Amino acid sequence: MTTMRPVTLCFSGLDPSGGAGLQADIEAIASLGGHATVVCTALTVQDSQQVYDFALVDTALLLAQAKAVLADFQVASVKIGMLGSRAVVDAIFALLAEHPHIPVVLDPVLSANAGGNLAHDDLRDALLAVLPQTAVITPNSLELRRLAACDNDAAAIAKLSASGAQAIWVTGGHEPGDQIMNRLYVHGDLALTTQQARLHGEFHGSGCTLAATLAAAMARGMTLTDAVPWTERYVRQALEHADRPRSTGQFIPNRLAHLHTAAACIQGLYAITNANLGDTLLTQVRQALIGGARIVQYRDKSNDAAKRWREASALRLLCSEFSATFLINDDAALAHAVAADGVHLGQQDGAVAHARALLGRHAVIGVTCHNDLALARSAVAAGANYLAFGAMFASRTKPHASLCSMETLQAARAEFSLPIVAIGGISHDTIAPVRAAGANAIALISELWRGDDTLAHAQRLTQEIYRP
Ligand SMILES: Cc1ncc(COP(=O)(O)OP(=O)(O)O)c(N)n1
Ligand SMILES: Cc1ncsc1CCOP(=O)(O)O
Ligand SMILES: [Mg+2]
Repeated sequence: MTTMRPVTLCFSGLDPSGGAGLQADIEAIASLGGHATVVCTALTVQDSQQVYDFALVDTALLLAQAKAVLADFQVASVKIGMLGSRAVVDAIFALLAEHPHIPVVLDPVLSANAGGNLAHDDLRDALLAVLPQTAVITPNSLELRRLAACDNDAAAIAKLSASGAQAIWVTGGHEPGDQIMNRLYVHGDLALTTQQARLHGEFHGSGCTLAATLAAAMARGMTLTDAVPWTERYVRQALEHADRPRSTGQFIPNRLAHLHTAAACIQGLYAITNANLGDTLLTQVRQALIGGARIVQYRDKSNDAAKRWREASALRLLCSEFSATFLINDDAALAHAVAADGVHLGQQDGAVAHARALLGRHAVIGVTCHNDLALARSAVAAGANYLAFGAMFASRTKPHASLCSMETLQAARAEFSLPIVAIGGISHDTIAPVRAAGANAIALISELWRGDDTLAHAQRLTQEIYRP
């Protein structure tokens, strides 16, 4: 029996900027739980601004690559991006004709978004000839009209459908207006229309990301009408988190952004700093991170604003080094000032809405719910990203904290889909019951920092948290 993830075979060019092409395919497919096998069709010279040049890979060589993969893997879908010339199209589609059961997603790459040609003149006709072998093509509206050599969309859809295209998903990002309309046509008929607000900016590799994601969906056996909204949600998130290397030029999609949502990142060992760490704060937190901590909360009750800013800024950088989530206790303004990932708010620490307005919609906001499901309901309604319950046991750090029962934790698990953090008096030996009651993350202070070897201790605690 094979345990292989769903495999997609990608034919795309290599983009050294990492925004488009093979890198887009690999990041999208892998981060969605698939496996990308990749055949490089061209080496391109481009950056986030434009395409300067390209050289096609020898056709015999790329065919040999594709044959090797097809012979060794159970390829469940094919994604085709930049092909560049008729010779490459003919060779690849002759090979794919030997595998007619594999659905092919064709992104008809003719030129780059930012300008710059990515194909020889003979490509358009060659693509028209292979449309019957595709399951779906994903042109943007400009590519649609160019591919069909028509100046209106309806005529273009009719022409490509008559040429054998079974499904055409036309994206509308190049059309004017605040709203972007995407349309799926099946056998020439409109099957689905979606609409979304336009994001500011130009994106490098959005079309590649979309086609690769659709291919990943098809590799899982999704129908087109299920796969299209699934793909749109993923691409939207990648574009919302896109960044760019300079103030002009295109944004590079962040195709791993969905792995860093609150739901995904609030799990495992949650380290909360202790003022007693003094000058060892950074070295100890580094050790906790190497030992497996995935979340760090800066908790400092002093009024020394300069020290708080200095320490929080240094911790911000340290957590980025480990891709760990960095939160500030109590103080949304400090979280904003040091660009923390979010804030933890107690019942006396200000409203979630206020923190959200300051920190933005991607910030992680956690709320203390003590032993009270009603507080948790209010936190959910206010837009919190995780719920913290405790103290689970008598706490050395906060001896007067009221206790939370295991029953409350279990009831919270049953009622809420948000991640749950357990805190208060938890030790190595009580991690298991707290996890079993439903906590996603275990927040520790005294237990984490008590020894003289934080790294080894954090490793033991992490192991216990993930023990099956
Ligand atoms: C993860 C986590 N859970 C609960 C708390 C407690 O917050 P709060 O009730 O505001 O108490 P202080 O920590 O501010 O004393 C927390 N900090 N982190
Ligand atoms: C901040 C807080 N809130 C409830 S208990 C607690 C302290 C947790 O620290 P420790 O892990 O040392 O009990
Ligand atoms: Mg607080």
